[in-house]
Amino acid sequence: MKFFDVVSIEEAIKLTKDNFRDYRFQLEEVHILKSIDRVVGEDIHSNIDVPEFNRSTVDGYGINIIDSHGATDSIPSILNILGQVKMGEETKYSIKSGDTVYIPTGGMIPKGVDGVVMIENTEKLDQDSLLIYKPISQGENIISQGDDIKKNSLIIREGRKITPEVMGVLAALGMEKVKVYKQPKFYIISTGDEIIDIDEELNLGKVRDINSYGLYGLVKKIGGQVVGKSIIKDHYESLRAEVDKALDISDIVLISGGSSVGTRDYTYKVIDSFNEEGVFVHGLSIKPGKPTIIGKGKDKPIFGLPGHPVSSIIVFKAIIEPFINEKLSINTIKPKINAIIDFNFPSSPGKTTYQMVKLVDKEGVFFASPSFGKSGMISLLSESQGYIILEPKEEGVYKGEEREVYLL
Ligand SMILES: Nc1nc2c(c(=O)[nH]1)N[C@H]1C(S)=C(S)[C@@H](COP(=O)(O)OP(=O)(O)OC[C@H]3O[C@@H](n4cnc5c(N)ncnc54)[C@H](O)[C@@H]3O)O[C@H]1N2
Ligand code: MOO
Repeated sequence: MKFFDVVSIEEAIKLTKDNFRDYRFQLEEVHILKSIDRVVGEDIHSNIDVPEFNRSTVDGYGINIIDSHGATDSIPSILNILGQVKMGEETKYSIKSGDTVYIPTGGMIPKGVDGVVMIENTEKLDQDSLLIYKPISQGENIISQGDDIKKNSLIIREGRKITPEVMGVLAALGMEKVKVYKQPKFYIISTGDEIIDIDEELNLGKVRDINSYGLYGLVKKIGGQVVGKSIIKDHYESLRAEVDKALDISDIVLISGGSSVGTRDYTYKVIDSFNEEGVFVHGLSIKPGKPTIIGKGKDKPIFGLPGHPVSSIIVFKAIIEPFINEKLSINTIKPKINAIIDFNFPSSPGKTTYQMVKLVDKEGVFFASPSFGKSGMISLLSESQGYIILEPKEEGVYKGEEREVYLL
């Protein structure tokens, strides 16, 4: 066993990808009303045109547009009213030059109509005659068949998260159910003799379990589910038995704490006891988060995250989230903004540094100042709005520089 044979984030992501090349999440069908935030599991093509027929976008009169040319308030065009289009019914009208038909908003465009004059630009002279006061152009106030969605077009790609807007598209296509990826099942284990749960008495020396709650939130946020959560003492057999059980009922096991090289740090040994592959990463060149372990047990990923709360959350974002995104074909754009740095601060050369920042909006320009604190302090994250990623070759950030800030 090698201690902290550190690799870069990119290498760790690649090694994880390579070790889980054949690892797949299954698909399931869900009703579209239950699909919000789920991830589409296969490309969706439209089997219809939307709209399926040419429709008016206003309440008005369908005309042959040439009949409106030259029409003004003082010299209106006069047209012969044939009747009106009924909503929800196919129209049988067919007009020729000199004719018009009343069409309500959304009504079907009759044959011969190539524009719709808004009702406010017309006046009925009598039951059968209409005055038009304004010229219109070709296709004005008409949405044509397939303008919204074309039949056979690729309308939603695999990996798209279902938003309310996507739900609307699915409804437009008449899809009651949609194939989505099954939610990745996580099991979260916090380790440490000192760790107690939120409902336990906080005697001196004990530490409340922060990590499994922070990680729980992150799992939910990326679309996963937590199938188990526990606190295990620094005891090899107990931790191994818990990981063994966790691997049977989940897709991914997260262990926080015990990932360093102390005498009571059993995470490495436990992960390495599964499968032939065992541990394939021990140590990341990232700050915070160096003592990270990645391994394989029963063909499933096991991530040993550092015990310090900020480190466990940062490593989740840096390694686990991209792994899930890749497996579910999710192509997300990380929410980020540009901000002016208003304070000089150093990085840790040779490591990718995640620097937490506080943001201030000064008349539409964002300014970022570093949040200082240790990775054991959860408030370092909760009081920051984002973070800057400094590359290993950088020495720091200078006041006045413009940087991308990833939002928390
Ligand atoms: N000799 C070395 N020692 C350490 C190194 C190193 O490179 N060489 N790295 C340090 C770094 S960086 C970190 S981060 C920690 C990570 O160590 P572990 O993963 O073994 O974590 P623990 O020792 O179990 O805990 C560290 C710290 O965090 C608290 N903790 C743990 N779990 C939780 C939890 N679920 N909720 C809240 N707080 C938790 C724990 O009580 C400790 O205070 O190693 C350094 N050491
Ligand atoms: O992962 Mo550690 O938090 O760099 O202190």
